[in-house]
Amino acid sequence: MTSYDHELNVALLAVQRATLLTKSVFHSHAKGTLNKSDASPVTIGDFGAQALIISALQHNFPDDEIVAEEEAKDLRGDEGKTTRETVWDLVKGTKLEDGKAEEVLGGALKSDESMLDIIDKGASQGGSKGRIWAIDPIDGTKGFLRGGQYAVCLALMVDGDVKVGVLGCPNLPVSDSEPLEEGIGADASDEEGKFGVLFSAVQGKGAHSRAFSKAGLQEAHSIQMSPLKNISDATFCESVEAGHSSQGDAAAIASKLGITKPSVRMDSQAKYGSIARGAGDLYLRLPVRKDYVEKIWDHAAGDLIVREAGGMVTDVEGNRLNFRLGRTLKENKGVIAAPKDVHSKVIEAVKEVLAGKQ
Ligand SMILES: Nc1ncnc2c1ncn2[C@@H]1O[C@H](COP(=O)(O)OS(=O)(=O)O)[C@@H](OP(=O)(O)O)[C@H]1O
Ligand SMILES: [Mg+2]
Ligand SMILES: [Mg+2]
Ligand SMILES: [Mg+2]
Repeated sequence: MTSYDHELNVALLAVQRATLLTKSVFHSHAKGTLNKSDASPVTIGDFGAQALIISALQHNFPDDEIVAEEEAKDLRGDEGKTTRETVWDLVKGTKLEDGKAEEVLGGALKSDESMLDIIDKGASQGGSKGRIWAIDPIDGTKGFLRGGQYAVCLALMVDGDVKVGVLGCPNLPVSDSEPLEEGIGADASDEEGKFGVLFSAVQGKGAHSRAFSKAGLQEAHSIQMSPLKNISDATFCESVEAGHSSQGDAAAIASKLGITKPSVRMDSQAKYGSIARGAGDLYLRLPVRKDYVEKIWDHAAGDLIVREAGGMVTDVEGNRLNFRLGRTLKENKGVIAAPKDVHSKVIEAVKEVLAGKQ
């Protein structure tokens, strides 16, 4: 049986280095925000983080395929020149303060031209065969721009099954026992040792968290979802953006379950990490538009981390997320994540509320 120790080590270090880049964008640069064709934002931080992660994966696993969110199109040609130069300066200038860790990642990229080609190595169509990495260089880009939560996300799938998942959440508290809160603001995130956490999981080996570091990896702690005696005591989290998840439906579901605590709205896969460590209990993501298909990079790492921490993750029908169908989760609508023993109860409430809307 493959241990995935090397894959996990590379994934953790690659996410840690890319997270460092996003933090420096937050503090010292204009974000260089562009609007993509679907009107969603992308920043120099997204491009830079994607370049650094892919470069580390190619160095270690040259034959693996990569499905990544961003493409270099907008950085090519004369029009993209200024943005390209800024991204290149960032990528060149971001190193972990640990020579051995940098060596594992293969060190610096060669040139700005090669950086563009590296970003575009994330164009795999995905599928059900072989080793495929899924990258979301910044998940919750809107949260990132607001100073709220965001996550750098990386997962390895083998024959369509998620085997390794890593989330870098620079604005979440290090402590697993801290109560669940929304965005904390970028200044607080720099209080040394208090903020910044990496979540990880390997299939069959449990889920872990560790403090983010600018150097090598910190010590890991095992994490579990919190035992929930009464579903009515649950805290649930949902998207900040009302356009990404129906907050009205979530409130109706919560009320059916007797939940009285207000929801915690939090950007990105930080929601998966938070419930996996017991800082919240449920994650409800309820479709707003019939035609939206979820992307695999928005869920692959979080799905494994929650399941390895004792949770169950499905769509609103109660079906497992299917990562085998390409770049999107085209057979799933929405996401419901909950501790294993209460998950079916939550799905019942979800079905009742959604059926009432038809
Ligand atoms: N209409 C719609 N429905 C559902 N999801 C959508 C939709 N539009 C975008 N997205 C994706 O949502 C990702 C952001 O994650 P969250 O929704 O958890 O965060 S947020 O609270 O809404 O910011 C976000 O990921 P990033 O683009 O990486 O930020 C998108 O992939
Ligand atoms: Mg995006
Ligand atoms: Mg995303
Ligand atoms: Mg993204």
